[in-house]
Order: sequence, then structure tokens, then C-alpha cells
Amino acid sequence: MDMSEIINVSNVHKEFDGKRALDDLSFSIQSGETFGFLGPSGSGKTTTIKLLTAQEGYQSGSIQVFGRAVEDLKDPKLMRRVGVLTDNSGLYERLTVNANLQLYCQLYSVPYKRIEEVLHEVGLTGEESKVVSKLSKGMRQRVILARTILHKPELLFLDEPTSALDPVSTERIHRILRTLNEEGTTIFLTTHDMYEAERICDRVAFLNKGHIQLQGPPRELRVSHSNSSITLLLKDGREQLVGNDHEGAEHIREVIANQQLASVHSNEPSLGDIFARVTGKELF
Ligand SMILES: Nc1ncnc2c1ncn2[C@@H]1O[C@H](COP(=O)(O)OP(=O)(O)OP(=O)(O)O)[C@@H](O)[C@H]1O
Repeated sequence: MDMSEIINVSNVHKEFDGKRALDDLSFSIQSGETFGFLGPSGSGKTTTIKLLTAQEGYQSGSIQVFGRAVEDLKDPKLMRRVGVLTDNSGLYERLTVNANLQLYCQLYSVPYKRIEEVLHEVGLTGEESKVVSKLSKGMRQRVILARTILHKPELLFLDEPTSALDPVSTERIHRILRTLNEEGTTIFLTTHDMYEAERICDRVAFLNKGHIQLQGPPRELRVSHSNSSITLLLKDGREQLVGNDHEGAEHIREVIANQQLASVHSNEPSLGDIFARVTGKELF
């Protein structure tokens, strides 16, 4: 196994009461990567996180995290290297931000002075004495994120970290995640937001009915699924579609020579288009 490989999943099958949830799942994640798991509701994203954090077993295949069998994460010493944010990462509503974080400091034996630092990281400096029930949804999610990274985990699992957040809060979370990633944190996240995947993931996998149908860096996927057409916008407002070939080049040359060209766009599909094409499904 490659030294820099943090997660390795090989041919994993998972069933619930005889019903298949994950089918021949294989992928690996390198240290320092942000890896996005994309799929519609029920495709197996949450189940995958549960398997990768040893909260659920599986029928066959193998999973290694930090080069060890995933079951070893039951050892708190190893689990300390991991941070998990899921749907049911609740907060104590009637306690302050500070009190909520103090409880986790106690749980993880982290000194209270880390709270100020982590609040700064998530852009909540000065909000520590607010009661959680008075916070906006976006702020609350940032408190949950603060709690998730309180013990400085090197590997983060985030289950739909921005679902149901407004665009400004989503952007804030993205910025925080990018900074964490630049500082060396490896991130595994699930999402059904293609835009999110394109913005923050180094690589993505498309999950459909428990099976990975395609994986790779977003940019490469878009280029390899491009239909190679180019759109020209002319100064008179007309749009023209030309091929990415000799004939197209001749046409573009002519348009430029005649000083008619306003702009050029290559027509790469979005990740959403590619997902729909390979799975025959929309993400929602
Ligand atoms: N504890 C369980 N018992 C039985 N079936 C389960 C259990 N957990 C998940 N499943 C089933 O496994 C499949 C995958 O569910 P999972 O929650 O992983 O999907 P998901 O991609 O995370 O969906 P969502 O985006 O809605 O959270 C679904 O068919 C679900 O009904």
C-alpha cells in the first residue's frame, strides 16, 4: 500500500437484511486530498461513511484507514485522528457555543484555550457566549464544524456539510474546508451538490445504487465527456456552434479576421450533465 494512501476500499459489499446497499465498492484516497462522493438520495453515501468510520460492518471486501484495518478505529487513540460530521451531529440547544465546545474539550482532553483558536478558524470569533438556539442555521453548522475539528483530526468525514444552507453560508464553509485542506487535512465529503464538488474536490466518485459508476478529477471528467463543440458569440449578438476541428478553426479564423467575434466558449458539460449521462438519473 502506498505510504500516502489514507483510505483504501477494495471490492466492498454491504447488505441490510439481505438488501444490497453497497455493491463492489473500490476507491482510494491519498493524504491531502479532498474526495467527493456524489450521489442521489439513497445511493449509499451515508452508509459508506459509517463503514469508513467503523460504525457499521460489511459482508465482504476490505477497508483500510491509515494503513490499518478499519475495525482498528474502535481504538480511541486511532479514532482521535478522525473527525466526523453527520446529519445527527447535534448541539446542546440551551447551552452557549462556548459551553458546547468545552464539553468536547473534556471528551477529547483538549485544553480550553483551543476554543478561541477554533472559533477563529470557522469565523465565529466573539460569538462564544451566544446560546445555540439563537444562532442562524449557517452559524450553527460552523459551530458543528468547529467541534468536528477541535481535536485537530488529520482526516475529516463530512456528510452533506452544506445541505440546506444558504449560498453565503455554503461559501463560508467551502472557504473553511479549503483552508483546512491547504493545511494538510484529508477530506472525504458526500454531497448531491455538483457545484460544491467542482469547487472543492480534487477527485469525485459518482455513486448510483451503491455502485461507483465513474471517478476522477472534476476537470478531467468534464474534458473527457466534452462533446468538443465551441460556441462563438458574435458582435451582432448571434451565437454560432462550431466543431473543435479543422473546419471549426477555419470558421473561427474567418470570424476573427472579419472583426465579428465577441467571445468564445468551449462547451464542457457540467458534472451534473455527466452524472445524468452515465447514470440516466438526475441528482435529485
Ligand atoms: N440501518 C439500515 N437498515 C436498513 N437499510 C438501511 C440502513 N441504512 C441504510 N439503509 C438503506 O441503504 C441504502 C443506502 O442508504 P444511505 O443512507 O447510505 O444513502 P444516502 O446516499 O446517504 O442517502 P441520503 O442522501 O438520503 O442520506 C438505502 O436503500 C437505505 O434504505
